[in-house]
Amino acid sequence: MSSSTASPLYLTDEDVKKLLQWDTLIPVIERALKTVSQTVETPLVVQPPRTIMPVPDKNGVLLTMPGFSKNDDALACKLVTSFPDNAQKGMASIFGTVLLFDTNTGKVQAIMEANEITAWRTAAASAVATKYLHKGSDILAILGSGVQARSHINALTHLLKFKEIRVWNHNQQGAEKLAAEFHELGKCISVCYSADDAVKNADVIVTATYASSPILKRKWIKNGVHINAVGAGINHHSELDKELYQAASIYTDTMPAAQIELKGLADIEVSVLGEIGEIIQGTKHVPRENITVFHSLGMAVEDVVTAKLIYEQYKMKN
Ligand SMILES: NC(=O)C1=CN([C@@H]2O[C@H](COP(=O)(O)OP(=O)(O)OC[C@H]3O[C@@H](n4cnc5c(N)ncnc54)[C@H](O)[C@@H]3O)[C@@H](O)[C@H]2O)C=CC1
Ligand SMILES: O=C(O)C1=NCCCC1
Repeated sequence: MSSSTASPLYLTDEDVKKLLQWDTLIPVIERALKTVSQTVETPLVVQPPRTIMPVPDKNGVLLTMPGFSKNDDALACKLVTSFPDNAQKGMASIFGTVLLFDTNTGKVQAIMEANEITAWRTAAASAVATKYLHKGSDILAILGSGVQARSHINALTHLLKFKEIRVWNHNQQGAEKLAAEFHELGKCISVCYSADDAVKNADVIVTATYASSPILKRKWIKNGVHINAVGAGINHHSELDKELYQAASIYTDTMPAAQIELKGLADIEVSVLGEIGEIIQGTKHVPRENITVFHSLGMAVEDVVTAKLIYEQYKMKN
């Protein structure tokens, strides 16, 4: 069959999982984060603001995330839904699909389930931010026990050798289940019965929940801690308290999106200082004693470069 009539490749989450590895993904995500922040005449990354469409009466949203990366010669679009009430049905809350296009013809090359892609690329971005912003690596605290909590433990422990890993979840069973899962893999994770206990003296904290009011407070944490704030409850800034926001140096993945999705921070007189790509480039620096927050919103280009990597890996192996 000629390539103009060939059907697109279809990869399930299981297929995707077999093709992803932290060693290859993290550098690809690091380059994407850095490139987003480069100011050059011809943009190396194109990613218009994503649409976030609330689904009437359903407590769910549908996001459309198109993007292009020149360095990777990759064009893709992710469609992703977030339905937090799925937890009550025993289902995942995020479902995504990525379409990867041929950059010369616009033809769809591959359709990929994107639940694993979303889990891995988000955690890889936090791992990169942590690499640049963490000061210690004795204690990792995870707030939340869902898909992102799991992938963040995997990515962060791939990067750093923590002495202690703690998990807290608003529903204790979730935390116990996650800890048991890692226990089976030979990784020791302690379950904490309060968020306060989980984050005491922690060096790196991840918040990955649907909390609509703060689950992490300034008064519980030490100076110099690095936080990856991943969750999007009622908005993207509902997990941390006002005092923490006001004390921290906050960086995000992409400023144009932050101006929209984090605009509520202006109400508490908090500004996002810049993009993690600027820290990677070395054009911005943070004093060591500062509390740092990587405010992860999630960017199309992360999906684009991950899908391209998966496609290349698939072609190499088949
Ligand atoms: N920044 C990014 O790029 C991405 C962010 N997300 C966000 O990360 C968060 C976690 O996503 P997943 O792990 O895929 O979801 P999940 O459904 O697998 O896990 C959600 C977690 O939040 C907890 N939770 C639910 N309601 C809560 C509440 N009211 N208070 C405190 N905890 C609550 C659940 O018990 C569970 O531990 C979500 O807010 C999601 O929108 C997801 C994907 C990408
Ligand atoms: O970037 C993503 O993908 C998502 N971000 C916010 C929540 C839904 C998925």
